Amino acid sequence: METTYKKVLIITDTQVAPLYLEDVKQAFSSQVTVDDYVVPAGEASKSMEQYSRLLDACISLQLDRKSLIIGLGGGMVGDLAGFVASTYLRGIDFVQMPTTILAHDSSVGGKVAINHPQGKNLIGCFYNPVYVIYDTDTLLSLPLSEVRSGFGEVIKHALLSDAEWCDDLFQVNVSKLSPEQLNLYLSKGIQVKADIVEQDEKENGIRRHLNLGHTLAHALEAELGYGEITHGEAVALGIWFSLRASEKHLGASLPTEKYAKWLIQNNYPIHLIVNINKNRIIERMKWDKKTVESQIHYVLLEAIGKPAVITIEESKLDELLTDFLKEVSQIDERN
Ligand SMILES: O=C(O)C(=O)C[C@@H](O)[C@H](O)[C@H](O)COP(=O)(O)O
Repeated sequence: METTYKKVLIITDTQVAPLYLEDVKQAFSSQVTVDDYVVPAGEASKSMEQYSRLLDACISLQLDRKSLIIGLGGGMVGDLAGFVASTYLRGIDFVQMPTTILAHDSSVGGKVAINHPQGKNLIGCFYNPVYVIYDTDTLLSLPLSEVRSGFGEVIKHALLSDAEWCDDLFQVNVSKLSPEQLNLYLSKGIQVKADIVEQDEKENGIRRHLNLGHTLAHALEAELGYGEITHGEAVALGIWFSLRASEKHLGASLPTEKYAKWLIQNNYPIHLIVNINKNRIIERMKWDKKTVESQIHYVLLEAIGKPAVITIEESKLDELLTDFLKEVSQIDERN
């Protein structure tokens, strides 16, 4: 990379650092001072404490407005590093180097954030990286839970756009993906996301569709404890609920049974939601960023490729969630 940056801080995590940190450092000429900061892997690092330590590091390294921050890793690292870059000195340049499937989603569109115990991504902003460097060879080193996680967002992009693609994805065994298949799905997903973000960068309208499955997912992540379920696995479960809710609330005709079968065949952790406290989940859902004047706005599907943001009364949500959790626990018992 040709650059005028004199100082670079690479932010990465304990899982990614042993694999790729040295390679990235070696890519810079000796004219550039390159430092690194390694945070513990896992969503729990997207915290106020870690953010504050990173700002201390920026200050002690005397990064200035001509310095660069690189986020090397998955969605957690990208969100955290991006949020540091967006606020330090009111914003310095930032490059994302994603190493996960999930990051095909999180590195597009400029959302950066940290979590609050009350809810996911509650402290954040829109801040675009100057580059995204996505080397898909890094995906070959992913553990299966991360592949499942990334696929939660791939399926979301398919449901938002294309019934044929959904049918194709429902045949996929995530443990046996070829690099060609993966590259194809990622470029399709990036295209869906980029098309939406280009029309509505600041999420005043159709960008809210990209939150399909996320209202429940974010509540689950906060309720179970950040890192106890991967983001994309939570999204995959959240999508299941959105499909059922779309059928019951909108009368939509959707491939919910096929989807649920696919989740089970691919070992998505449905057991994690069997004994979840429904009332606390609903309380957490109210902290969703789509909530306006205490009204929960939910992304549902009228059909595949036809999302809509619908206001759902709390009593209705309670009913839908009760039925859904009953269905999940019956399926979990049978498996
Ligand atoms: O980019 C968006 O917009 C999305 O909603 C994509 C989500 O997949 C992504 O996880 C996003 O970070 C969640 O956004 P949030 O605003 O609900 O925190």
